[in-house]
Amino acid sequence: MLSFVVDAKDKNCSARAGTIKTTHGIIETPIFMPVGTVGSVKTLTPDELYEIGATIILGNTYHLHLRPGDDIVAHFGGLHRFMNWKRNILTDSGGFQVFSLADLNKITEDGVEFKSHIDGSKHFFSPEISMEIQKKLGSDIVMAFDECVPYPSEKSYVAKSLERTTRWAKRCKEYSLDYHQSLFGIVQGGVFKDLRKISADQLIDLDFPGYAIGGLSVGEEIPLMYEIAEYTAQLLPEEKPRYLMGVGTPEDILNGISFGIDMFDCVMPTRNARNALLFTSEGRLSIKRADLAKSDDPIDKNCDCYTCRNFSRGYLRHLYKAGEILAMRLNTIHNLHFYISLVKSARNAIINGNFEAFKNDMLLKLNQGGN
Ligand SMILES: CO[C@@H]1O[C@H](CNc2nc3cc4c(=O)[nH]c(N)nc4cc3[nH]2)[C@H]2OC(C)(C)O[C@@H]12
Ligand SMILES: [Zn+2]
Repeated sequence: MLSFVVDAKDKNCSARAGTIKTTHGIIETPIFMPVGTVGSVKTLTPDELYEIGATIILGNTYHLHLRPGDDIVAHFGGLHRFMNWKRNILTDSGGFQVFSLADLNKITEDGVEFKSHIDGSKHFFSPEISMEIQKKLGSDIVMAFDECVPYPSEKSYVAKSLERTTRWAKRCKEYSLDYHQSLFGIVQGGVFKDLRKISADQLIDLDFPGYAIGGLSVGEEIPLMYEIAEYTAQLLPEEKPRYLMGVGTPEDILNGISFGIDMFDCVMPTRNARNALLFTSEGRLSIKRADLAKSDDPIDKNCDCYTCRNFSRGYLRHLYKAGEILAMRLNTIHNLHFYISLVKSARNAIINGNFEAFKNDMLLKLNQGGN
């Protein structure tokens, strides 16, 4: 079972610092969760993730069900044992992936028929099946099975879909999960504030230990994502964790924290690292730039990650150009360390009462081209 306390609140905005406790340890919020879709945060070992300070990672019901199969993971005693990860795991419910990756057959009240994006085999997910898979995976935080409506969608469809997502959330809650696990409801409602209010109120009535804001970071314009994320976050209980799914850039996360959001996940730091796009305290850096060939500087002189303490930009550029796997590993260590340090610094700023100044200073630095 999960507990959450708010440790400090900012006076000028909704930012707060909190502590989540589960049977796999403490999570200090605001937190960034590295994405480990199929049971691995791409290119890194668990020890490297501990070293950069990761306290919770993401796994995915859809992907692990298709490969290697949740029965195989259960055979090894669950995902923690299977991947030898001793801290927290949050698993997404498969809802989003079925709609974004699989060949969708049909959605009914009972659930969703789909074809695997790997081999075209037919599968069926229902709220109960998603809960059973996440129970077998043994994750600490389980997400309700929902429909993430695409953007843009007709308001009439979004309204009908959120009602079904609430009925699915109720079915998830009625399913008997392992007592180590906690189930989060996922607010839908597209980009319509009145529908977001309906969805949030219905899920609050079902009383979950935490709430996610779904249906965003699906192609909508950033200002619209901010408007809906901020509005929805304020609808959710102050004493429960709030998780904005799939977000985002460092700027998105700083703004999300100011809206009162506690948890974030995004493929960006890991995916960009593999494409030589690095985040630094002086803006973004493409490490493949020719002018870096003889640079003896670290990626970021203000960073104390393993990569920045040991390797030059010139060497990292060479590794990338040579197609060395080490390039992806060292870049990933840096980008994830950057994200995790950013939210840790945000937490400290909230506790010290200077989050607004911290945020504004970081937003300026993140967007300068000084590399
Ligand atoms: C910037 O990264 C791209 O954008 C997607 C992240 N955006 C996102 N929004 C989400 C919404 C939901 C939801 O409503 N419900 C459930 N259960 N899970 C969700 C997961 C989500 N992730 C990444 O997903 C792809 C791979 C399509 O591109 C990435
Ligand atoms: Zn670094």
